[in-house]
Amino acid sequence: MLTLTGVGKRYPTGDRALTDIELTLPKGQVMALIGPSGAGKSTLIRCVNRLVEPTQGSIRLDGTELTKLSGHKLRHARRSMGMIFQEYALVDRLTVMENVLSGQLGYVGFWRSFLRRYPQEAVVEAFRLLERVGLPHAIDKRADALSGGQRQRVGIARALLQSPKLLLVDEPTASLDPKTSRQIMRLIRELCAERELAAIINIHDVALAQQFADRIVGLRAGEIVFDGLPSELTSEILTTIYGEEDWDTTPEPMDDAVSGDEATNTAPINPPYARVMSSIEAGAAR
Ligand SMILES: Nc1ncnc2c1ncn2[C@@H]1O[C@H](COP(=O)(O)OP(=O)(O)OP(=O)(O)O)[C@@H](O)[C@H]1O
Repeated sequence: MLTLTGVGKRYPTGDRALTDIELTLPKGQVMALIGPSGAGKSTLIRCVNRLVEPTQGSIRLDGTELTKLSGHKLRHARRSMGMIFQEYALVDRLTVMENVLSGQLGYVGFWRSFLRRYPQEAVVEAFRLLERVGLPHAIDKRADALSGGQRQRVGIARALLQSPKLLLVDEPTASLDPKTSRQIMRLIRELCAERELAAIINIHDVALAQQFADRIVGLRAGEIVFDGLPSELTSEILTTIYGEEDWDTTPEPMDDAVSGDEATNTAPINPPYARVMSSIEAGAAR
């Protein structure tokens, strides 16, 4: 469905962000893209929808070479790629429904969307999507009256309104608490299964990636250093991706740790590496 061949990106500053990326993503597959800061995850996602211009290689979506498109054809191709952002990218002063309908911007003309005259079928579909993402009672609320998790649900509904073939998801849970993060990842996964949508999810939380993705790709310094199943992600592979670290260690309580309620409040919560390893050991439970 999506095929990247020899994709490279060098920014005008001289920074080489991607080198010789080879990837094929079949219909319906949820792929998590992990790697340290600066590894090139956002650049890769943005090369696919051409928010960033790749400097080398080919990107084909259902047979269409995306790197060669411009103008109307590029806008048309972008409709088949829904984007979900870390900071939701909603318009605060607009309602939930209006934000979702803005997913139609690539379809309806500028004046029609400016005057907010959306086709009836788009409104009906937006209702249906808001119901599906769990927000049927919030359609008239302003976006700035929503919690982070609710805002992300609106972002997901907006991306789906354009009936994409592919979801490009950039750090969808970065600002969310652990439970809401799981709910959002589960929702994305379910929607991909229901609609046979492929997804590339750029995510820092390895445990979440492991639990909710079909496949994990690890980037390091712009190169793919791991491409496999969540269950294949061992501590050696984590070291290859992120560098040396004792992935099995759970931090000891500090020497001056206090007891009782105070201790509950100050003890380290869910050390990330321990969580990664415990979820690896537990298998990819969904
Ligand atoms: N607009 C830009 N101009 C110049 N260099 C850039 C630009 N955007 C990113 N880079 C560089 O490209 C490399 C990859 O950056 P990118 O943001 O894609 O990494 P990332 O893996 O998404 O990082 P993070 O997890 O911190 O978001 C880095 O070296 C970064 O400094």
